[in-house]
Amino acid sequence: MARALEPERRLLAIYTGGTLGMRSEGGVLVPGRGLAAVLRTLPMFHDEAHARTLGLPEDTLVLPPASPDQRVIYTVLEWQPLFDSSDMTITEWIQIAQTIERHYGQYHGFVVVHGTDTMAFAASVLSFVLENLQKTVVLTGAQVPIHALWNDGRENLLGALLMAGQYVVPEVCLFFQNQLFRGNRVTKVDSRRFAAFCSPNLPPLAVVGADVTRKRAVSGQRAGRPVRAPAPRQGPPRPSRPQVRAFLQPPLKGVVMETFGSGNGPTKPDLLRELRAAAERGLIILNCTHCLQGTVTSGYAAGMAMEGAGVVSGFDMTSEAAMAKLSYVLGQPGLSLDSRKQVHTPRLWAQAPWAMGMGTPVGCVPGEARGPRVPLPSAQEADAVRDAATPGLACAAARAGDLDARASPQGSDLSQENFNGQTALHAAARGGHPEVVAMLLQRGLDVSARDEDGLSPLLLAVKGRHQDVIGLLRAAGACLSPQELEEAGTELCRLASRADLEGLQSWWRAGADLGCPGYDGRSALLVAEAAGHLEVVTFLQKLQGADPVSPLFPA
Ligand SMILES: NC(=O)C[C@H](N)C(=O)O
Repeated sequence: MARALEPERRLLAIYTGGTLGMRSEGGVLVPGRGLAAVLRTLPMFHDEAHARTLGLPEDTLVLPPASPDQRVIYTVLEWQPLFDSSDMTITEWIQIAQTIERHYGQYHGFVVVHGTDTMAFAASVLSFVLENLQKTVVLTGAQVPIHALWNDGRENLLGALLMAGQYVVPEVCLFFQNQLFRGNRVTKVDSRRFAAFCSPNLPPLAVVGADVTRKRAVSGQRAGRPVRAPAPRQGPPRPSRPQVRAFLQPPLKGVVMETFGSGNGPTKPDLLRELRAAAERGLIILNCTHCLQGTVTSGYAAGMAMEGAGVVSGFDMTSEAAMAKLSYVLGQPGLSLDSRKQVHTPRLWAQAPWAMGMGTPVGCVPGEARGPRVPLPSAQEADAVRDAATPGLACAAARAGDLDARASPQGSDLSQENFNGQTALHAAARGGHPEVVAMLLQRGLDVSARDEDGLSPLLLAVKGRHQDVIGLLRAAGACLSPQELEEAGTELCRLASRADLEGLQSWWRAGADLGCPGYDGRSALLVAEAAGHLEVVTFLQKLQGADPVSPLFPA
């Protein structure tokens, strides 16, 4: 891995989709167009004055100088259509390779913006099909869209551009959370945390801190030959509709399906039709993430498609536990199909602690009408199971608004954290359930607790625009941190430019200073005036004179 010496380095950034550029539509994330236009507005990604002196075209941006003697200029090539990567197959990955082959002579290096769900597959495929590669190819993406206030997209993309721009690493790499990995050694291990990737059997090639620490020498392939991206000899490896249909036939009664990231899968209508038909026939299909950590959620359109096809969420169960639980449930005589499906949902956690996998007695044969009798756990075992399962389940129930004082007796410790460091209060705040939030505050849960990503219940309520919850948390003493207050300016400006009154009111109610400037020094009021949003100007002026603690302020 050597330092690149050219004073001007040209990169091609191929934007294929993924969370980095996604936007929320109807409450779920879908790929968003216009990445170059977004980057153009962020000074860390574009030096407008220098671009003007160079006369760069619309799709080409230039980074501010990272070192006095070198500039990185990059052209954004946006795919049509853009993908949630759980919908990508080897066909699309070969197309990326062919794009690199086509433009190989014009650029010093390549950055591929890709969804994280299948990025490890993409990086592996590219590393094998791109023969004679002598230039740097870096894949990157994000767990949270670049448009969000608190996101990993900006850091990951900037890091990938700097890696490909400043270094010659003649292989396919993946850059995530300040680490440059060899592409065919990584796997996605977490569906939520920013540190989503791990390279279990090979240390990173480089680690970025104040300095770039190069950990490994990279030899590259044989020089002197033109790069090649051969066309695939075989079709996509995804199962075809007849294969899926044949697999889902009786006597099969239950299936544990491992999906990508937070429970996402391909949205091909014919595949979803087969899943729905099987679910309607009575087959229980349980959705578990293939990641080591994280849960199945309905945050993405690709995940909602699974849910719509009748696939039951396995939430945070391991595939092993899901297998065992499914076997156990299918072996119980006299349970209706609905009850069998329901024991997989967090709602029944208080009544049926055995139902959540951990400690589940196994020994039943899937599909048996009458399974062997299994001894029920002793009171001590049941307590141990309940204690182990409580944090995850309480969070799931609180998020769904299903946690009430009756279902969570005084003995159960609701302040325990789940795998991500969140308490039930985080979950209820995120889900926007004031009655659950009030109950948890009464039970003494810490209003200022931060999860592993540094998020507080208040910030989650602000993101979800849950005005009542924000009011309750503020009344209980919750505050935005000094850093959140400082960074709120940029978010307020973004909301003002979109005339998003609800979003502005959420930040104001949480204690943000509406006059706080954004990254370019302008306040939300100036942005609203410049955009001609008169209703926003009036709204902001009205808010500035009002008391955020008053619950009566009209929306
Ligand atoms: N974080 C992400 O990018 C996940 C998204 N579902 C994707 O892979 O496209």
